[in-house]
Amino acid sequence: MSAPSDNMPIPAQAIHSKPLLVRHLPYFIGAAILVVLAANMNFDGYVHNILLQATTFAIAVFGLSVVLGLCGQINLAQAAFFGLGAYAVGIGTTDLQVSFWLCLIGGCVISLLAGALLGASTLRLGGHYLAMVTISFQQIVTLVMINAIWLTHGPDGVSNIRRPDLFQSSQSYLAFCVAMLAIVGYLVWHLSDTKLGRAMRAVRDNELAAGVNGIDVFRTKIYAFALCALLGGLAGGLFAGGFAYVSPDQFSFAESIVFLTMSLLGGVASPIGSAIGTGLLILIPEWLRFLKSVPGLYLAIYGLFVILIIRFMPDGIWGFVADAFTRWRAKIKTPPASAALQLKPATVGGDIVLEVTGLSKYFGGLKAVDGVDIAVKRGGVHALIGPNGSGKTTTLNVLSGLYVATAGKIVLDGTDITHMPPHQRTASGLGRTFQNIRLFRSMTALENVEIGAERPGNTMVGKGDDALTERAMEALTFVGLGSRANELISSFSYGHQRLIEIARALASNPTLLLLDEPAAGLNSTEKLELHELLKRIAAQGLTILIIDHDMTLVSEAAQHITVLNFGRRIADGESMAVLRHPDVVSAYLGSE
Ligand SMILES: Nc1ncnc2c1ncn2[C@@H]1O[C@H](COP(=O)(O)OP(=O)(O)OP(=O)(O)O)[C@@H](O)[C@H]1O
Repeated sequence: MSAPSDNMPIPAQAIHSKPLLVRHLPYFIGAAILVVLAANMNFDGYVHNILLQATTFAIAVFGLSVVLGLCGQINLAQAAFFGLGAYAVGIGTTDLQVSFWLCLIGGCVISLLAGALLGASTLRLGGHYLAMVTISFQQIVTLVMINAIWLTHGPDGVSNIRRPDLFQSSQSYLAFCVAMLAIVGYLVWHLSDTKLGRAMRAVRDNELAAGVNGIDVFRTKIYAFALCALLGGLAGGLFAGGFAYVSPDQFSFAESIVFLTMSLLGGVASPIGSAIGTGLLILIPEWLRFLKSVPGLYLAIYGLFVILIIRFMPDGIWGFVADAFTRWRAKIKTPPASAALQLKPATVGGDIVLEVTGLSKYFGGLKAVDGVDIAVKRGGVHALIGPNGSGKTTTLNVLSGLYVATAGKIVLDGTDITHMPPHQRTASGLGRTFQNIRLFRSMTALENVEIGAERPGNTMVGKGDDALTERAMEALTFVGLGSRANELISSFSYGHQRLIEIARALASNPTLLLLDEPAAGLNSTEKLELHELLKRIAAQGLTILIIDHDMTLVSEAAQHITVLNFGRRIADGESMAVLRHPDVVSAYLGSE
């Protein structure tokens, strides 16, 4: 766990010195060239249709890149949202004679609302329940398309769908769709670097850690779901205008699976991957057309191709490339320099930072925590100890809001946080680490710590991404890992991962830091270094509540100790006196 040597760093302000649009100029130039090509090249009808399909499908797949790639939530109903947008344009421009633009916007709004409502009612479920609900939604939408003949024209579908006057020719309409693809692609690509995008990635990697780092997990999921549905609706509307005909079979469950395969194949975490996957799945059948004379061969080769890619590139084609690029960049890119970390814990309340009274947590008949009182003094290190299973971690989980207290009251710096969800407790000034390290594994060390720095109410961070990066770099340098800021979490040893978790909590400038067994799994040298780190943190006046089994660490670091046994408090007071207390000795050694 020794600190790596710092190589010549560059000032943090230099990293994002150019405005965003200037930095991304090559993208816009490339996109403009594609739009001009689409507008001017004379494709035959067949090629034109393939390009139009790929362009509109890719926008729908970008939606999956947001919900599944960024936020980790499954959506097996993207074809339904695609269909809602398509039918809005179809019915609107034919039966209702409304302008294409209004219909397109209407379709987006309908999809967005449907996505938000579906998300709000189901996203607390997660996992396979969420998958089942989205499948049901998909089936319902398909059934409505087929059976609500008065509205949708049933299985016959809607024909003669109009395009906007501005893009009447198929050439100009394709160019318009390519432009939309470029704009949406840029927004989705850039989303992962925004506050919302970082929150989504954190939720995807570790919901519990996201919550205790100040992220409203449920709301973040709903945003992701609604955004995905919106892009589905937009794509569907463009599709309907392009092909002038829609029918229920174009928006079936099978199409949702095609969208999902496209995103997984190309790499769901990035819109580039989505575009690659969409292009490949539309083009491969065309490339393999010559095999169609041999029955079954075409499908076998097509299936084998998909299986091989998923088997050898589980993160998709672009995921594979991006991972290699991140590792290479971590080697060559010098992390920015940083100032010394300042901790300025809030001092709203009095001498007692954390006041816990009568705290209980029962799991059925098991009283894991039973009427515990704890008073943590400002500016000190307070240890919570006890034999295995005595209720220490459960106490910390109740304090940070991961478990709802059965009874009792928790006051943090004068604020009653007993009934707050985890992210609000974090916003109130609670920071924590976990017994089993909970880092965001797909991110670099710096990105992990930036999430901590982004805590609502963190007065130590200025405005903008540069300020966030600076604060995160300060915290990483404080724990000795500044020079490895750009490396992925998987390249760090267990001990270093613990330090990154501590850095993430410190970057948030908490009022109270909860450390759950920080020495677990560390060797003796690493434990000594951890002890030094705790001293440096405490020296800045940050209050710490620590759980650990290492009595040397506890007795040296903590001034005050509370001891639990079978969920009850058996001793509390000045460290040395508590460790000599006969009840504590017998709890640890067993009575004769
Ligand atoms: N989610 C849960 N559901 C049911 N029982 C639980 C749950 N979490 C903890 N327990 C039980 O509560 C009791 C206290 O567990 P806890 O993990 O808080 O103890 P601990 O003091 O932190 O132990 P250790 O030092 O081994 O980590 C144990 O009997 C444990 O099995």
